[in-house]
Amino acid sequence: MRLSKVSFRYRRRDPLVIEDADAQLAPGDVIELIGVNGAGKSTLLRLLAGLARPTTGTIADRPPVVGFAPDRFPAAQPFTVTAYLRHMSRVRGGARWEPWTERLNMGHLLATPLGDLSKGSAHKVGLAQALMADPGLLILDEPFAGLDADTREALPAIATEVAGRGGIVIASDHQGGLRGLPGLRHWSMVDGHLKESTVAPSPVTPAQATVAVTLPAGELPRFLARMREEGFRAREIPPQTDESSPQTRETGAAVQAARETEETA
Ligand SMILES: Nc1ncnc2c1ncn2[C@@H]1O[C@H](COP(=O)(O)OP(=O)(O)OP(=O)(O)O)[C@@H](O)[C@H]1O
Repeated sequence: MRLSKVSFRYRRRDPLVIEDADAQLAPGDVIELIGVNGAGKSTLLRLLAGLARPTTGTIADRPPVVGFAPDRFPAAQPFTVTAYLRHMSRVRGGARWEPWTERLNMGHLLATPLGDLSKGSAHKVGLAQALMADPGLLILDEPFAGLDADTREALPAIATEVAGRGGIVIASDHQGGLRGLPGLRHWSMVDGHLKESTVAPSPVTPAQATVAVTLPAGELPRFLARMREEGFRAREIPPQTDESSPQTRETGAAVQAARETEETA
């Protein structure tokens, strides 16, 4: 697959989001794409997937089967997970989705309406639909964001398998989740320009923020579980000893509003 002088703007007279991108992708490549927020990573991935057309330039020899897992899975659809995956399977000529729901630990989610899924769970549905048809080009937009630890650990192996049977895998990933894969290619978007480096650049660490949430103590386990499932670092703050403080009757929880990478508090 080849990108030749690909440029893209969303609207006439808008500035170019991507400018003169040139690249070659070969069967078996696994590529990580990094860049600061707004650098154009998602836009480039959508162009690679064929979901948007270059304003100028060309993309040639795209593999016929493309699997695309967007960063925000469109969950506002009136289906359960099973109904949605069955539908996608029919669209994809009867592709088998069951092995993927098993591998991605989704058994408990199958009867859940898409709209009721947490972000991390919705993300898994996006991954399952992208993987089910054995894509020759697998595109993952921030695949590690919000995923539970088991699935995060499974993803590099899945990428290796897709590449091992001749597929191309490209993932935008500021967490360095694919680091360690032999032969990993490193792309970065910088000011609209696509660059490739032979050594791994430092992962982009987003600014961190910490918030305190006060809630009835009985709801704490569910709240913490949900926050962790979504990939945030969350922990209980012991109640203050000051008798007059409302926190003596309720429980404070701190949520670090940054996706966790390796630790679960
Ligand atoms: N649908 C759209 N219409 C107009 N401008 C858009 C649209 N989508 C993205 N942009 C703009 O294009 C630029 C690149 O956005 P893009 O989402 O590709 O960046 P990104 O690197 O994926 O960012 P992030 O890491 O925050 O997801 C940004 O300035 C963004 O505001």
